[in-house]
Amino acid sequence: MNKPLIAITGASSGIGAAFARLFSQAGHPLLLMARRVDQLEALQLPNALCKAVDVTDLEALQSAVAEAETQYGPIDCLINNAGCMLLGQLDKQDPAEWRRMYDVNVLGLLNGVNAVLPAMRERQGGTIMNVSSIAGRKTFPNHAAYCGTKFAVHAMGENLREEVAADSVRVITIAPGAVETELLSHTTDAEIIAGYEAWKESMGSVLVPEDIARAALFAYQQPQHVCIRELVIAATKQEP
Ligand SMILES: NC(=O)C1=CN([C@@H]2O[C@H](COP(=O)(O)OP(=O)(O)OC[C@H]3O[C@@H](n4cnc5c(N)ncnc54)[C@H](OP(=O)(O)O)[C@@H]3O)[C@@H](O)[C@H]2O)C=CC1
Ligand SMILES: O=CCS(=O)(=O)O
Repeated sequence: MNKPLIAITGASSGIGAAFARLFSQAGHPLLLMARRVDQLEALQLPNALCKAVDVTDLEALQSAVAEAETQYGPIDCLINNAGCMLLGQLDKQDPAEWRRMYDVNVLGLLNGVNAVLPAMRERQGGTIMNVSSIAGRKTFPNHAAYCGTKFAVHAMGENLREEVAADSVRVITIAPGAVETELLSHTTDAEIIAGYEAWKESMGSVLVPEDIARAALFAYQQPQHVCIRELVIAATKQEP
């Protein structure tokens, strides 16, 4: 096997599962992580180590990375994709929902960086792709807490990119618009879900996970001296 190892968090559904399928088709061994390990295994991808990892648990992440690297060699690319979206109005929403989003979308992503970055700097190469959102560049109704997490992903990624550029480590931010996945099902407010569904229907159709995976593979496959810093990808009919 001569293609390097790719690690993906949140690979059990949606965009993460599409990353797993496409990078596998491109011949890479994979470290697939999520809490629902049965769904990782159900992808039935070759040369894929499937580990039950909650990204808020740094030790679990580090241990999965160590096991995968023993089996397949150094991780060349980590895709920090795990995330959740609990839309709500700040005066009504249960604060536990904000905490969960910040724990997973912000601290979980930092845990991923911590688990792979020292070795990438040592090796003078590697790629970290952080999945943010178009909600990390602009605001949307009922998105205040979620937007906060995704603006943080943009800010942390750009700051990190500057810090590790001299070590030839690429940091890429991927910012999708609406994509058809399980993401909306995390939201608990039925009225907000209905409004979001109506917005998607008004566009005819939104993106599918494979649209994001193709763009990510394109960015990864550039030569190491080329860093596509940010990709913002939305349905042509998405106005905001
Ligand atoms: N769909 C969309 O419209 C957009 C999505 N995004 C972003 O894309 C990313 C993927 O979301 P998407 O595919 O849409 O949604 P899904 O709900 O389909 O996927 C979310 C993934 O994150 C994983 N996950 C959630 N919490 C944790 C955790 N604590 N530890 C480990 N894994 C976790 C889930 O796995 P499990 O439950 O098995 O742990 C699942 O694999 C997210 O960061 C999201 O914010 C950005 C813009 C648009
Ligand atoms: O990240 C989610 C997509 S949207 O709600 O910001 O369009």
